[in-house]
Amino acid sequence: MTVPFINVIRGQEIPEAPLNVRTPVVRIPIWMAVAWWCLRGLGRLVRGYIRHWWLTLPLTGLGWLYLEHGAFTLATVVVAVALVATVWALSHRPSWLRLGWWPVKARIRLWQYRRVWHPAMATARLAVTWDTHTVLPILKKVRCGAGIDEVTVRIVSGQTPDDFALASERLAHTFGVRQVKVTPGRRPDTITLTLLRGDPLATLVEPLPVPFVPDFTALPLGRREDGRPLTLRLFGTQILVAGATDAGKGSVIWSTVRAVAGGIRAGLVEVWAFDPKGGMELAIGRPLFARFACDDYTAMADMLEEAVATMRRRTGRLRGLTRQHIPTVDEPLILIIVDELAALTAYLTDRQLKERIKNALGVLLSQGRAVGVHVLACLQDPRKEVLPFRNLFPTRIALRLAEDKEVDLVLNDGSRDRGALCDQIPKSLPGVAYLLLDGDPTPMRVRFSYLSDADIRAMATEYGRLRLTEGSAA
Ligand SMILES: Nc1ncnc2c1ncn2[C@@H]1O[C@H](COP(=O)(O)OP(=O)(O)OP(=O)(O)O)[C@@H](O)[C@H]1O
Repeated sequence: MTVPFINVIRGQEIPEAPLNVRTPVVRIPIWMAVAWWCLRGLGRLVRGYIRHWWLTLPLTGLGWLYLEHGAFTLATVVVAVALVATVWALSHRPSWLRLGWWPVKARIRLWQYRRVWHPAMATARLAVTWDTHTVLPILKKVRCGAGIDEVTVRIVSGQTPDDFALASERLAHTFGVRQVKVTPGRRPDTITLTLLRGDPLATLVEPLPVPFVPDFTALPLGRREDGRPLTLRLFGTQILVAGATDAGKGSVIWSTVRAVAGGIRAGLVEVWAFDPKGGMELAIGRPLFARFACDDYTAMADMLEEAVATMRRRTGRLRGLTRQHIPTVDEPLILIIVDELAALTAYLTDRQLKERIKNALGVLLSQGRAVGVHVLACLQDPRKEVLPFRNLFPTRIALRLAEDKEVDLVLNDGSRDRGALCDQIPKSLPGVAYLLLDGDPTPMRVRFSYLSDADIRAMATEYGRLRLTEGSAA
């Protein structure tokens, strides 16, 4: 049923303007209106001048130079500044970027984002309408880095960082960037939008410098997608690496060995290497390893049980004294590297041997990290039946995977929805992976540094405790 807007009585004429509203008119002289417009315009100019001081002050300086000293002096100063900037950029690029170029770029970007901020927030449905008001999140600050912009935003009351995370794809398209990541800001009412423009992971990551004494809370392993160095904490953790064939599991192993190589030479670190695929991956770095097994599964079970015995001795000694073992030459950190975990826990046909290995691994993974016995295990097939130990690995790294379902099996449940697209990593980017850093639920895309066979040989010669004599370890 339709209800008439007003009660219409047949035959009655409705006046065209039933309510006659008239705005009161106040007459002011024209000079007063012109003065008001001028004052307002001047106020805006001053505000703009102060707000964009980074542009207006240099322009004022240049203008003053031109007026006081003429065009020649102005050109000389401009050329001199350009020359100094070029020399600085060429001689020390990092400081030039940090102190010179990125702050200038951040100013320009802040201005660019401000221009489109209102429509961007409205179309991404991040503008909050309450009563008759519409309130926008406030764009506070922009910081630029290599291929990224970090935008600090004050959110509106009632909004959460998750509201922005849900709109991140819309924001990426709106701002014309590859991806937008959302993290909580320093204050509870702010968030940081990281806008990823280029891809710093598209190029190979060269081997990183070897720390003289490794910092086991931040081992340098590669590069993050925000252009920062990728560092990983080894203390207090066990590491699982999953990746399809040729995904680059080797680069995770060798980056880690390189990061602790200084400790190997000093005797603070012992690497025990297990290469069940016949030594194809790890044998090349043999002098770096205190223990090495590649064919003999009985020897592998013995080695793991020996690690358990060492672990138990340390636990007995350290109980009540400390909660974290500090590596020394007498009691080094033991890093057990397994190139293919499934070969030990799933594919092995000798059931008795398999049980021994599984039991020893279970004990090491659950109790070893506090007493300096750590495991870095690689896996090709992350299906559940192959991976009974997943939850014993606090740090999990997912390289390229064959199927989308495998992502949540390796990382936490829901990781793929939060952006860990491991199944979409192209084959042309080996060594690219996703991992969860420092308890942040948003997966970080990273690339591990790549060591060629020559790099590994050189590292083994320089840092290995076993010296190579005519090709074999002595
Ligand atoms: N971080 C990296 N950067 C660039 N190239 C890499 C990187 N890691 C590996 N590669 C290239 O990819 C190839 C395969 O790498 P790798 O052998 O480490 O893979 P994998 O996952 O161990 O494979 P598999 O499961 O067969 O042992 C290497 O030959 C190397 O050329």
